Amino acid sequence: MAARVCRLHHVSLHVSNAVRVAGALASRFQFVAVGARVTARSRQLALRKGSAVFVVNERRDTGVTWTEAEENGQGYLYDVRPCYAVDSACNVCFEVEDVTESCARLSDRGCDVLVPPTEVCDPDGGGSVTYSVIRSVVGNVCHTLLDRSRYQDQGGFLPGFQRVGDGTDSEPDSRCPVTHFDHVTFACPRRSTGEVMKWYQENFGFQRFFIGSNEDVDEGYVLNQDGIGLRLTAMEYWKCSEIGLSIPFKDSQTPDCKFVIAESLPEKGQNQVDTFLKQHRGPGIQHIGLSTQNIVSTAETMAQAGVEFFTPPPAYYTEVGKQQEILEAGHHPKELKQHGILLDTDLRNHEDSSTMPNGRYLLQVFTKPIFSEDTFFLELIERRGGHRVRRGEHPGPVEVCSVLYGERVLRTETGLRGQNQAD
Ligand SMILES: O=C(O)C(=O)Cc1ccc(O)cc1
Repeated sequence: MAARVCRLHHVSLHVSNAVRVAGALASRFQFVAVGARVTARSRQLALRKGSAVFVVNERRDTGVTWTEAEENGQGYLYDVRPCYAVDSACNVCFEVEDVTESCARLSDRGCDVLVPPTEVCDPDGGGSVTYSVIRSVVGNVCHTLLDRSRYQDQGGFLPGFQRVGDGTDSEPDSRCPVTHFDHVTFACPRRSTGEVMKWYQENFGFQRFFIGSNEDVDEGYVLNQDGIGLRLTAMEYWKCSEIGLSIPFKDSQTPDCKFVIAESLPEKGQNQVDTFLKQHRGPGIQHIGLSTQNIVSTAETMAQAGVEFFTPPPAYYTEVGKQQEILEAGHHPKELKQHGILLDTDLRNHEDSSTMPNGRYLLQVFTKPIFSEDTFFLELIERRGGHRVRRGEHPGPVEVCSVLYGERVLRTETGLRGQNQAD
């Protein structure tokens, strides 16, 4: 039986300079520092924006040798020391109802338990949390499982972290309304998607999420043209009710952060997934989508603060079909162009591509890599028009290619559909 994931709690980055990376998240991406834990061995800094939380971890080189216990978990609270050669986003922490039971189930299923269930008490009497750490099937990725139902959060992070600031990151930030993590994308080697899907389905109960209406069950969503060769396969899970973790109110459950598996297709030349695998020295988390309620003002604010975004070729915004789509969606091509924002409508579900079918579309813009290697980056994403959707209804990550893979790619939805059918 799978362990039931309730929601994503935070994502951990392991870096050589935590102050620099946390500083960039704060000053450029407008995250707010909420907690810190500094010991002789490690520095751990937690930053939040909406419900999106990053923990930036650094092994401190203070000449102190780590004991085996520290290497295996105690050195980093809520995590393990990943022993990785380059900076990496490598732990997605999930809240679960019962860490001990989840861990036992996963262990029975043959998963590697890196940290057994461990309780951390709040010295200030706020209760306690329990966590354990499991190794994922993807590269250096781990999952911390966390039960914080016995912890009275006073606006800080988790027990063991000092509160930073006054915890008032909840103030609405109208210029930069990032609300949560939208998706986590893994870069994986060719033909490994099946194994990764299976692992998450069997161990965490994830379900397949179809990106496009014409997506093949086995092949995934294939982008195979003009030098782009990408296979995307997405998975989702259902978030527990906000009212109480253990209440299985189906109607009140909503999909939480999605997971996308990206692999490159053979003979298409080096693309971003290949670059990631090489520079990261193996599979892992390639990017994370931050959901915003206003991508234009978020991108503008972040750009002014120093975030660098990829920009598509200028012709993207003047191509007749795309220009019309942008206008129909109520945006200005000039404004989207200014920030490198892409528009992806849901047209491929409809025969008549001259109209916006159901008003559902997404806007996205990608940052340049945030570590010194060409590896991990962030994405801003704004979903418009209706709820997050089920099979075949999701506006897929299509336009991404023109930004990420070169100047030539300006194709129509029809072209994409034809291409997919040809596959
Ligand atoms: O569009 C998205 O957000 C995706 O997750 C798809 C994707 C996958 C791999 C890339 O190198 C770029 C984009």
